[in-house]
Amino acid sequence: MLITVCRTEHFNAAHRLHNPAWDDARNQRVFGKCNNPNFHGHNYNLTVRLTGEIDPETGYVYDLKRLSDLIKHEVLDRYDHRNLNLDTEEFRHLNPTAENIVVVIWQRLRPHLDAALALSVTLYETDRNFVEYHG
Ligand SMILES: Nc1nc2c(c(=O)[nH]1)N=C([C@H](O)[C@H](O)COP(=O)(O)OP(=O)(O)OP(=O)(O)O)CN2
Ligand SMILES: [Zn+2]
Repeated sequence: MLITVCRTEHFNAAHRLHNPAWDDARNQRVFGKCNNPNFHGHNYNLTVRLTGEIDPETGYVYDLKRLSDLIKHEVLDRYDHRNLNLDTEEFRHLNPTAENIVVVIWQRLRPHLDAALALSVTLYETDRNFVEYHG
């Protein structure tokens, strides 16, 4: 019997969507206001889901306190109140779109979790824009 346990967190971060291989006009055409050279911010909401069997001894699929601590260490401590383009190595040369951010977060979490657990991550960039990555 497979059960999914979920933890939601949030962080605030600034970013700019930009492709350095393109000229300003093309960047503006493709990314619009998200290409603002002075950056802009989002209140990101993040849901991490782990799917697996219930451990008969603990009754847990995964301790949600441990999951909270893992997300804090791997995601919030790195990205909360940061400028993703300027303050992080990951996005110095990778456009910090919601798609790229959710993949980076998934890749940061995956090595810390037992292979028997399926991991999926949902990232809300705004109330209406969100992306999902299941690995
Ligand atoms: N495929 C993607 N498209 C867009 C991304 C993205 O990461 N992946 N990002 C953006 C902007 O960064 C930002 O999310 C746009 O915000 P906004 O247009 O203000 O969206 P809202 O939901 O807040 O506002 P609406 O009025 O509902 O559009 C753009 N595209
Ligand atoms: Zn944005």
